[in-house]
Amino acid sequence: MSNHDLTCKHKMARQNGIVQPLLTDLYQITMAYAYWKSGKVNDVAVFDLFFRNNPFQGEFTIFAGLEECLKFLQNFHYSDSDIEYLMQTLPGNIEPEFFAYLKDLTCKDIKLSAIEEGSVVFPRVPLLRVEGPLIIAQLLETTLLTLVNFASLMATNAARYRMVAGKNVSLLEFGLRRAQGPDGGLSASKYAYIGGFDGTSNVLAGKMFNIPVKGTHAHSFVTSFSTLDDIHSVILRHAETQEPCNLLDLATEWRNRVSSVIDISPEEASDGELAALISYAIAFPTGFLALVDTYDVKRYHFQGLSSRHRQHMNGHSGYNSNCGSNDTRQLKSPINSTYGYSTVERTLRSGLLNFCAVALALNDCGYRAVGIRIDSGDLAYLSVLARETFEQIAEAFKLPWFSKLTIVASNDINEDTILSLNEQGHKIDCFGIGTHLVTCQRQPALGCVYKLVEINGQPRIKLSQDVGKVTIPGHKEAYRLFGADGHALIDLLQRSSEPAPGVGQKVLCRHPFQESKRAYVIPSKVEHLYKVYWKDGRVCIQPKPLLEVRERVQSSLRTLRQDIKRNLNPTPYKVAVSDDLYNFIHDLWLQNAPIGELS
Ligand SMILES: Nc1ncnc2c1ncn2[C@@H]1O[C@H](COP(=O)(O)OP(=O)(O)OP(=O)(O)O)[C@@H](O)[C@H]1O
Ligand SMILES: O=P(O)(O)OC[C@H]1O[C@H](OP(=O)(O)OP(=O)(O)O)[C@H](O)[C@@H]1O
Ligand SMILES: O=C(O)c1cccnc1
Ligand SMILES: [Mg+2]
Repeated sequence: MSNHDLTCKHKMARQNGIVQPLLTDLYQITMAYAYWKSGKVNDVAVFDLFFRNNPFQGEFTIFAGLEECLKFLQNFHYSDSDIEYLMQTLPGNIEPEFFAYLKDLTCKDIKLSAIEEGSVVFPRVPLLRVEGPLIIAQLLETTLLTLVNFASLMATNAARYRMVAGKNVSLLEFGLRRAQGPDGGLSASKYAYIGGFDGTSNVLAGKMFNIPVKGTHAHSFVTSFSTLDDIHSVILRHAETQEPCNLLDLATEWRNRVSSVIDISPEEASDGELAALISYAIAFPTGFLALVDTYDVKRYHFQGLSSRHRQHMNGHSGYNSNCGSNDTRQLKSPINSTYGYSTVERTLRSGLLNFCAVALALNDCGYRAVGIRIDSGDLAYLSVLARETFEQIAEAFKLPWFSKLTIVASNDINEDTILSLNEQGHKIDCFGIGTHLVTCQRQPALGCVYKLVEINGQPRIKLSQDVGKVTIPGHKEAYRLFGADGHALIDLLQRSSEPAPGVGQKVLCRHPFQESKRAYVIPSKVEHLYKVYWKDGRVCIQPKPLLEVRERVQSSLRTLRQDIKRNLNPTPYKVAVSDDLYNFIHDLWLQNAPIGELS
């Protein structure tokens, strides 16, 4: 095998085993038989795959899933057991020759044109154009839709999180446990990465798609330790000298020293937590990132105070209130109730005290700790508190790097939470995001459809009471026209027989259904959106590695004006048809709409 083959093989790496021809709706196969019975074996069709509305109340979508579509076409083949199953399942009158026909089917006569994966795309502009034998193109419908719909929705969701988080914050996908089953979880990890996440906690996704795998540890790890006696071994060898260091002794000594700096007594900090953090640090001296919010009021000192804790939080830190946690006056003098510090703060201070003690002990052994994760409470306020603590220690012990320790935040985070945290001011370096991201809780489906637009050279239009659902007929091309400032201005659909629009040439762009909406555009750049990815039974353009698709998402988003991308009331991007296509649609529409009779 040549190097080239090896590279291609690598790029078209494994596909989830459940993606196969029977991963479809029954009606595709029953239609295939009815087409076959009615002599349509040699009919040639064109289908468009497109969506009608952008998700998440936004005005853009990211196209993803193309690589998986290509793998599907490449592997399309009914196995013996598939045929056997269909013989048992379909009605008994199906002619055996149909099964023989199915058995030999491949996608060698299919041509697939597509927009580049990772591009920003818009309603009505087909993402895929599938041409070839009607029966085969029909059999591909459901699987192509399931491969594109969730992929594009997820990539869009992730890209939106990246936009609100900004480029200087890390984003980790933590969603597998909350995802829509194993396949939903796996796809979510892949497309969250494409959309701009930096890594995933999903190990299989890491292995299959070469995505960086990252993570911290869970509360169970901390709660599995009760006392200092639970530490199995206290010895860590110094990173350089290899001298044995007693991490427990060092951490205990540091805990006393740190406690005077951050004004919390070692007695208030949990020994079980210290034991857990020491044990974790010994296991991962170069990757010590610790969860610091385990011993909360409910499990530790102050049984039953959680509603009060919430009141304290609301009172001084700002979620559910307008009082942002960047109000340093309040941060420096936290609530002084009968209990002293607010309970959440006390929680964090126990964890922080223990974390700092272990981090400083590690430093004595030649290692630098990585940071902390906060998974409850007011994330803005607590991150500021943690950063202040790190800065105090950095100064007290002359360790400047300590002020730069990483602060990871998790706990039911969504786009709005990040926007709100930004407004309040926070010191979070990394968000770990699960549920809202991977389930696309804000909008769980994109609604891509697959419509027949031409059969044997004849255009097809599907009419609907709802104008927005009328399909744009015929074999078409799509162009993106750029304005003088370099931004994308409009997407233009034309009949394939028309000449492509030219740079510097005036083009009439029309709304597909509203006659009065039209504009002239003189593009400074024209991008033909379709390339042929599959033809003659082979992949014509190798899909790019995930990292490049991920970069493509960002570069494609940069071509959009800011007002189209903004979160609140974004401006719609325009999608138009040429004058020729406009007339073609409307002539066909009239031909297909019978004239009624009034009586
Ligand atoms: N500063 C903040 N601004 C806006 N939202 C926040 C802020 N801090 C945290 N949140 C969000 O508020 C919600 C708090 O969740 P919840 O009410 O379950 O609190 P919790 O701290 O997890 O409590 P518990 O530990 O009792 O489960 C989460 O969705 C979290 O992302
Ligand atoms: O909140 P999400 O956005 O869905 O992110 C994933 C959540 O999964 C973990 O919680 P879980 O309670 O399952 O385990 P833990 O003990 O590690 O917190 C993690 O701590 C996050 O809170
Ligand atoms: O590594 C983590 O911190 C993690 C992983 C999955 C879910 N929640 C957290
Ligand atoms: Mg959690």
